[in-house]
Amino acid sequence: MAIPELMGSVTSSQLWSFGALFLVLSFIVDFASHPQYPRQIPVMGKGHGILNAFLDSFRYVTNYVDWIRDGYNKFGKKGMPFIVPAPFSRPPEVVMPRDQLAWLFDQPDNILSTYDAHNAVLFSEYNFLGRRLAYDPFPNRVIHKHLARHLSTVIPHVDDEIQHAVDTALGTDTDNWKSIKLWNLWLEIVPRVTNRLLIGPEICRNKQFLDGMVKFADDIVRNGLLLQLIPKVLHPIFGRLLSIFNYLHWRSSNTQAQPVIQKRLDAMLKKAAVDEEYKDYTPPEDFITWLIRQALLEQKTDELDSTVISRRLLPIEFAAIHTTVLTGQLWMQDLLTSDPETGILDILRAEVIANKPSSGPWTKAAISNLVRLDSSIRESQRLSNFAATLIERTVVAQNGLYNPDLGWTLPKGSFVTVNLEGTHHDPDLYPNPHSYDPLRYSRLREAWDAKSDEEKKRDAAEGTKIRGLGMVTTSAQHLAFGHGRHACPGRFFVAHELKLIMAHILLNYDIKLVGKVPEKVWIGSSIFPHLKAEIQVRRKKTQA
Ligand code: HEM
Repeated sequence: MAIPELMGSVTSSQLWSFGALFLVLSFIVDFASHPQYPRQIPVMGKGHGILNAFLDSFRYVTNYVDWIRDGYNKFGKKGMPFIVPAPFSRPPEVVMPRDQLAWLFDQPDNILSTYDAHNAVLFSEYNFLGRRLAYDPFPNRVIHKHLARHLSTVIPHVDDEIQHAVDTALGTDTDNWKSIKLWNLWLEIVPRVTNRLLIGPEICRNKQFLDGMVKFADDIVRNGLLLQLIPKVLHPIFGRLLSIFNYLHWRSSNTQAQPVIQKRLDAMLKKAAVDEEYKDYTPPEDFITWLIRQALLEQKTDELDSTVISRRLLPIEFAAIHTTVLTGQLWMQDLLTSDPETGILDILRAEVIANKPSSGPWTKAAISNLVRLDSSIRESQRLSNFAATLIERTVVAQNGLYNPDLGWTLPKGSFVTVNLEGTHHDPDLYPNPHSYDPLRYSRLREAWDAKSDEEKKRDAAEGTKIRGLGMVTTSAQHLAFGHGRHACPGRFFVAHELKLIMAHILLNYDIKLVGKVPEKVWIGSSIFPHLKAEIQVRRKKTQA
């Protein structure tokens, strides 16, 4: 029978039935391909079995954070891991207890892989436009190697960008209050400032470039949500279809970025080839330069291509933009909903005034004195975490991963994560864990600083603990930037960026919240940002 005739003989109800059968079979294949976890690890949700896993894969969207909280109290606090269900196309995750984190973060990448886990949860093969670049973590390595080292050089430029970005977003009207949604405010500032670090001043204010990059980051979030609900066998079709948007957004940005990247690449290659004309050329310190420098150093000739460089921006834009926007928004919300009696904004403003350089831009040293501002961010990251678990690892060792303390082996393909939500709100670790205490850490730091040298010498162990209370210090109790050797390498930049943004706002604007901040809404493991929370600002007639 010819195909048109064959199609004509199939009724629509038969088509629906085939479709449904295909879906069910695909889900069964997914379930069968998941690693089998040791039976003694308790499971949250409805429990073991394919039907329960199927139901829980839908409940994941609304119940994940409750499973994480309950599991922490029932098992995590007693030193036991537990399993949280995942959408059907992904294996469930094993949530490790705090006293196993040192063991966890000690595992080498060829046994417990960070990159493979990130690639799986981010569907990198589709979202980052092809397997080859997505599966080589070169840009992460470049950020690890170069960012912290060049911060002092970068900060004055970042400060310049922040002043411009904040003034553009908030305006200069000293008579009238301006209303602005908090989300929009941070989304106007952060991509610009981030791209001053990544690609420099020629392009970081270019609207088409920025729009493309922000939309690209949005595409990743949306595609991730959809793909994890679709059976794996269909990913090659849906992944490719969905990533058409990613491609278009990257292309739109790339048309703007190409001339800048090409010019930088040509100049750096000529300098490397000892071209007389370029002997005095010094490239600006930004991510594009670091990519080229590192590629030259490692003789990675395939990385010395302007299109490849432009694509290398993508994972870093994704890692940097929404994380910082969410952190900034939640921090500002926490500050503005604090009891006005505490006078927290005045306290922070006074600290900024006391430490602002009398002339010229902010320096790294001056920013390091803003311990109260630092504490207020760290406390917000503790209380108002935007993810219940933010760290993913997957077992890649053929023979699995043996845990000597607990006596079981996680098979290859297992997913492991840590309990950020439970840890950050544990009353045994943080008194009044559900209240925002912006000076929680700076009180301790300042009390320590006030001690005599003699006292400090006597209590050296306490000193080590206190020094670990700055916002960039990660620990098994504070996981906002992850922990261990894959902890966020961007955090050194973010710490300066957020402080400078707030310093500029506190010095130059009056600011108040409009109405109430809505309750947190969770979708799976992350919050859905409050798009409606609103503030009013008015430029001060003279700087504070
Ligand atoms: C407030 C903002 C940010 C937050 C909360 C944040 C959070 C995190 C976390 C939790 C991880 C570890 C994930 C894991 O272990 O599975 C991570 C990794 C990473 N972050 Fe950030 N991040 C932020 C901003 C940035 C920025 C601005 C950059 C770059 C300029 C950046 C670049 C990276 C990179 C490259 C990695 C991967 C590191 C590796 O795998 O070795 N992040 N981030």
